Amino acid sequence: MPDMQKSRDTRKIPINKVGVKDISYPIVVMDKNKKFQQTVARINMYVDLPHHFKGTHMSRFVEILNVHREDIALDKMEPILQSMKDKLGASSAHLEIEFPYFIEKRAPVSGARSLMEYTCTFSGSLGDDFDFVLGIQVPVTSLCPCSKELSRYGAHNQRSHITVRLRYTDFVWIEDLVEMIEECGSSPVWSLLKRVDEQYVTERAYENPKFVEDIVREVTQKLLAFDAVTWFSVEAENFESIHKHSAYAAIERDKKMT
Ligand SMILES: Nc1nc2c(ncn2[C@@H]2O[C@H](COP(=O)(O)OP(=O)(O)OP(=O)(O)O)[C@@H](O)[C@H]2O)c(=O)[nH]1
Repeated sequence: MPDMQKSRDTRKIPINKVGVKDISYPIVVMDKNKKFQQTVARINMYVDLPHHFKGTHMSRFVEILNVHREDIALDKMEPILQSMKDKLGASSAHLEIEFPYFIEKRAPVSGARSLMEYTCTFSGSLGDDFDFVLGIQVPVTSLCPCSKELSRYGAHNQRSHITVRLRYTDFVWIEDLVEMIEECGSSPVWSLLKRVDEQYVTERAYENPKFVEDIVREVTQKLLAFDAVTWFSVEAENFESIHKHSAYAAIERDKKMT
């Protein structure tokens, strides 16, 4: 059978990343309360390709996933990346895993239990060294300080997404990060709220107004104080209820440089 991928390319252009994108796959993630949590991820797998090869071998990415079936956990990132490098003859490999992670929360007054979904990402790369970035997106409520100051009644408020990406040394629980990040909005959000809870979150947000700038600065203060974190980026997007567009702010810090 002819193997087009192996044939020579003469354009002398190496490729940084080539591979498969958006594979839906079951994974297992460590859960602080239940030990493990099964979820379904969207996975991207890429390697570099030297200039003289026409194509990479796409089927091998999926073969590697199959070998690690039900074992695609955080501590397997580096071995998976290593087998991508080995099986594809590459000098660098990249593995991006995005998945919904569920945390049981209790409503603030009634204590009603419900599951909240947080979108998380594991992004690993292996060239000469292994690099890993954990990403987490936390929805909160934000209430505008300016609107509160100006208005005789109420203040505009909306759902905001806080997205944090970090490099760290020790183990970090997603649950602890979520709790820390949620404190930086005007109020956390819950999947299930009874009337007593709704009253509480409405008043809590009103007493705790935040600009998008306040949100990224408060998350930054907390991450600067978190010793295990060596690098981070934080973004906040407020889906404004008085505009069709969002308010946005971002901060990136490399603690080794500060
Ligand atoms: N490189 C490359 N392959 C593609 C692309 N689109 C589809 N493919 C297909 O990926 C399939 C698998 O390719 P390989 O992994 O090289 O398959 P193989 O040669 O049987 O597997 P090995 O023996 O492990 O190399 C082929 O049928 C290709 O046609 C593309 O854009 N680039």
